[in-house]
Amino acid sequence: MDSMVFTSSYVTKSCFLKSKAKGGNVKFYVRSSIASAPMNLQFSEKNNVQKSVRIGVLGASGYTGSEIVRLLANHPYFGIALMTADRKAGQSIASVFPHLVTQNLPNLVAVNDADFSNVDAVFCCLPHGTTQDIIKALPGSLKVVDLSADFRLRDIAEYEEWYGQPHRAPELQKEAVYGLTEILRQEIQNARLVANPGCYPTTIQLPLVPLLKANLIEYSNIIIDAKSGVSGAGRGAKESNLYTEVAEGIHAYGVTRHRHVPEIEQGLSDVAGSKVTVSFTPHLMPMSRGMQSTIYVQMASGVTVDDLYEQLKAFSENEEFVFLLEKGVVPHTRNVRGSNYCYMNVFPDRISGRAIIISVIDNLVKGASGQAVQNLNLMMGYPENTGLLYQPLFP
Ligand SMILES: NC(=O)C1=CN([C@@H]2O[C@H](COP(=O)(O)OP(=O)(O)OC[C@H]3O[C@@H](n4cnc5c(N)ncnc54)[C@H](OP(=O)(O)O)[C@@H]3O)[C@@H](O)[C@H]2O)C=CC1
Ligand SMILES: CC(=O)N[C@@H](CCC(=O)OP(=O)(O)O)C(=O)O
Repeated sequence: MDSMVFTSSYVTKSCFLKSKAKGGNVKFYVRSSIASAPMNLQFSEKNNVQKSVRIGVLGASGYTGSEIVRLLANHPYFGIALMTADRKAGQSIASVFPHLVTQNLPNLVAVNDADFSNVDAVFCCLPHGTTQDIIKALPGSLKVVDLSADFRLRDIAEYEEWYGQPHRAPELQKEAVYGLTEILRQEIQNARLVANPGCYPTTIQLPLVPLLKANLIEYSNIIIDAKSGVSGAGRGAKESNLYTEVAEGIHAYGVTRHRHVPEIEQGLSDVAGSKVTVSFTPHLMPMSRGMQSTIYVQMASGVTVDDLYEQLKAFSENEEFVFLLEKGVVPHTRNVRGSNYCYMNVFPDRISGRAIIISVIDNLVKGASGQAVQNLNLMMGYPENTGLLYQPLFP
């Protein structure tokens, strides 16, 4: 096979563990078609970087789009060839986001004026609803990671009920693969269209799926108290996101009717083998980034908190981006800020038979753009951690 060997900089947590288990060295290979893709797409005069996969970022003037741009600055293969905006079309990205001035990037264009002939893959960072029509009109040869909720729910009627609008691309929905990387890795590798998960569903499914799979917790008694930074609501101006509405206080929203409920229940039901119904209440916190889910579960008969801990340990040891903290250590959102990591832990509840799980991510990275890059890495045949080994920013 015409292949490429990745050297020590890619040998990190999971491959180190796998290598140790096998007692051997680790080599990663990429598909020859990718290794020989056209070069010279994003070219920086300052650091002389040339990249081989041509990326379009649709919605680059928003929070998740600009986060993709930030992350790709250190990606060795994904170079940005196209960036779109709506109100900000025609502007330079550095005028919209001065923190991105360091990169040599094309100007923002309207989607309708975009030329996709020089693009291999797109990240679609657009509002729900808008996305369906735009993805439908893209050339079928493009790989797509969609960060919106438009293709996450398999049941179209459920989408229409929770999102309050007709689905205009049900045929594409059938093709879409749900992009919770750690759980659906094989399917994602072979996908053309990936529906990146919502941020709350990511924090919730990462600990619960391995526990439900192992029948360690009851599927009928799950209570989730979740908290998000304000960037989760996007950059668009809304009265409810004004400083005066979010500073110096917290509040719940979407009580009993948040649109992530069906997404969470779909993922958990798939592994539980029965219809899971959850109590889920999100809260808005006076912080820009970060997300925490505190999850109360009933353990199966005879199961202890140590059993849950061991199961999560086994799961996380094989995962690059999931860490179970030492027993008793409480995960904080500020521990994962700016990184693609999910940190979690499990604690005994004072009520016998119950346990409390705490899971944290950066909503813009593992909850959105980082997970999207992780998925496209797999779809393009690269190691899943490529360009994503940013360490958390603390304090
Ligand atoms: N923020 C988060 O933490 C997460 C968000 N998501 C999802 O990702 C998607 C993007 O979110 P986010 O980046 O926060 O949103 P923003 O509101 O910050 O950005 C939206 C982007 O879409 C563009 N846009 C808006 N309307 C249109 C339109 N009609 N046609 C073409 N482009 C349009 C905007 O352009 P302009 O600014 O120029 O008008 C902007 O670039 C959403 O579906 C969101 O739900 C998913 C996970 C987490
Ligand atoms: C704070 C805030 O408003 N958060 C958003 C969730 C953002 C997210 O991850 O989800 P989507 O991709 O489904 O938009 C909300 O509650 O709707």
